[in-house]
Amino acid sequence: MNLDDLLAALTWRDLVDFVLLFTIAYAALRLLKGTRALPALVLVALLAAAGFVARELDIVGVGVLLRYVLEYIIIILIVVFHQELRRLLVRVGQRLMPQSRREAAESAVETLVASCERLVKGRVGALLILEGELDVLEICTDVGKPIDAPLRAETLVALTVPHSLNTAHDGAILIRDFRIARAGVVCPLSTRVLDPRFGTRHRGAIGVSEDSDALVIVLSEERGEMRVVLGGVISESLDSGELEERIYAWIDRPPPSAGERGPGSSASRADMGVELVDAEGSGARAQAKSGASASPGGLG
Ligand SMILES: Nc1ncnc2c1ncn2[C@@H]1O[C@H](COP(=O)(O)OP(=O)(O)OP(=O)(O)O)[C@@H](O)[C@H]1O
Repeated sequence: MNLDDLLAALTWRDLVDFVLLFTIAYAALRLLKGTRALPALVLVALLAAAGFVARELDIVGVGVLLRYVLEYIIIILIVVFHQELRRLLVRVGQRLMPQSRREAAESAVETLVASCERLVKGRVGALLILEGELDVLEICTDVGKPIDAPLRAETLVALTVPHSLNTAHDGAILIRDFRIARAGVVCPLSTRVLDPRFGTRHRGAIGVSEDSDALVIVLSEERGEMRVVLGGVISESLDSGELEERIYAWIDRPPPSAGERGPGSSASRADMGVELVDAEGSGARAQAKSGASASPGGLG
């Protein structure tokens, strides 16, 4: 059959079929971009293609083997990537219902700001990681303990108050899809030269944000200050209104462009009011967009 015959045999159903398959594959790849599930999906696609070729060429043994491998691999992938699948479904739901996403975001921001105010007033230090598109656990030294609870001020306070019986208070709290996902997460420490006012909590906040697109809220126990860190840049001390603004700016950031990995793009950093200017050989200099100075996360 030549190309002309093939085109002549095409019906409108084939076209609809092709367009739908293409759209589904494109949407799935966009949603999985930057997650650890994508390489696994590519592997499955390659195995499926190899199985198809083996069957077409009548290579029976390999064809049967690949069929069995694929059957089991799909079950294994569902178990291994159940978190990613859950997030994928949540995101699809949020994209289909922007209004419900907005309401969830507003309620989450209100809870976060109220919790931070309470903690700072009580001089309780905390590190809250708001996960973006990239899986921060891949870069954390210790993934902590699973919590999987709704975002509530009472829960956040209970998890952060230092007490010998509260084993989760040491480390960071991971907030994923507006839920408390984990506690006791240990962030990678930034290796940059930092202002001596900042100890390991702030170093961890900067470290985790250097290699992810997460927004990190850091509450200082010592000074009772609230700051945010994005793309390795730590803000100045914020009041509640400013904290709220920064979180909204981060939530409303544009999606990362193709191939972009790691810290929030310059666009998203600018959106939250902080931009990063590389200084010659001396790390980075941070400035608040509004003119207020951001603390130099990487200044030596
Ligand atoms: N890498 C890390 N990841 C997550 N949490 C951390 C990390 N390092 C330290 N912490 C948390 O920070 C707490 C206090 O650390 P430290 O006093 O050195 O930080 P700091 O930056 O000076 O903060 P603060 O101003 O609140 O004292 C630790 O008890 C621990 O709960």
